[in-house]
Amino acid sequence: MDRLTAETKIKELVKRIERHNRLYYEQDRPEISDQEYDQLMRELTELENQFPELASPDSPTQRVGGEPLPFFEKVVHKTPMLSLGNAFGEADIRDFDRRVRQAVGSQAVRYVAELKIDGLAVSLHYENGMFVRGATRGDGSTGEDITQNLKTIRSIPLKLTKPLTLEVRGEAYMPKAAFDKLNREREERGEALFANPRNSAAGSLRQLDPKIAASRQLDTFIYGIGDLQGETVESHSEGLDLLESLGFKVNKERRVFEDVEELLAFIENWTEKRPTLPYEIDGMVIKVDSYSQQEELGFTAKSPRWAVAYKFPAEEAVTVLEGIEVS
Ligand SMILES: NC(=O)c1c(N)nc(OC2CCCC2)nc1O[C@@H]1CCC[C@@H]1O
Repeated sequence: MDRLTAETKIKELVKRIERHNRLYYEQDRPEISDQEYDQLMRELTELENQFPELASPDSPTQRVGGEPLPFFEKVVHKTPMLSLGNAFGEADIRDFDRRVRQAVGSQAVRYVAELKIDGLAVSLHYENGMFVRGATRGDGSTGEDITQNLKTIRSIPLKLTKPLTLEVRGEAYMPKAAFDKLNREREERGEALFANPRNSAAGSLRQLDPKIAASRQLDTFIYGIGDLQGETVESHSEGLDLLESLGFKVNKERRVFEDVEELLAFIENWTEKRPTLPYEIDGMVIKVDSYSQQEELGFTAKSPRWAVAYKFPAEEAVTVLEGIEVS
């Protein structure tokens, strides 16, 4: 086959495969069988192997994972990935609110409240809109390069809607249904079970063989900007809207509050509704919305003074001894 024909065939295959991906992953209504889909992917892979210069970095074949790595390279984050101070109850939230208002004086304060996703923190680096590198949080300054594994997560865009250079942070997680399915399969194979979705997401992403991550139905929620070139945003909520418009998956349950009473009611509401979510959360993250106020507030040694993690009370630990429930 000549190059020109191959180029046309590759473009046509990519369009067909991306359409079937949307039908399968976003609308849950596939039109072709897995075998037919695999055949399309085999054809595209063969053409890309024959004409490597025609294989684009955001090709659907990037999602299946290549050869296992001997080890993970280290990555120094452009800006440190911070941890969060904790709040364990209403009084702690009111203290946080008081400290913020003291620091910013008479200015109005807006908070963004987000679900605190219980997964593995990751940093994603894009150059001119293309996904080039992804890493674990590590110690906050240096993480491990797990780009090959992150490319297999379909909610991570390989190409943004705009050719921006930026670094974003988010949580990679395993949905509860995927976790239950994985443990059922491991039990049938007599393998050790994962303790919780967080451990299974972390375990999956720290495999040297990307085909393992590709098989684990991982997902992401992006929650912050580490570095942004070529665009300016004035607040965290505006930043999240920009991230969503660029193609990232941003959690929809975020809300902006000006009144701490309404914020507390929102936290109370999610404390109760938590079991209804299809993914695990271990609390809420409350952030001052205005970037200029974040700057005024600054950081302690390891976490921002403009954000706090509200931790849900530990769920009732119930042990069942021979069928008698004791808690
Ligand atoms: N797990 C989360 O859902 C989450 C979130 N929604 N938002 C942030 O904001 C960062 C940026 C400012 C300091 C922490 N961090 C989150 O998780 C982090 C990862 C590492 C420590 C926290 O758990």
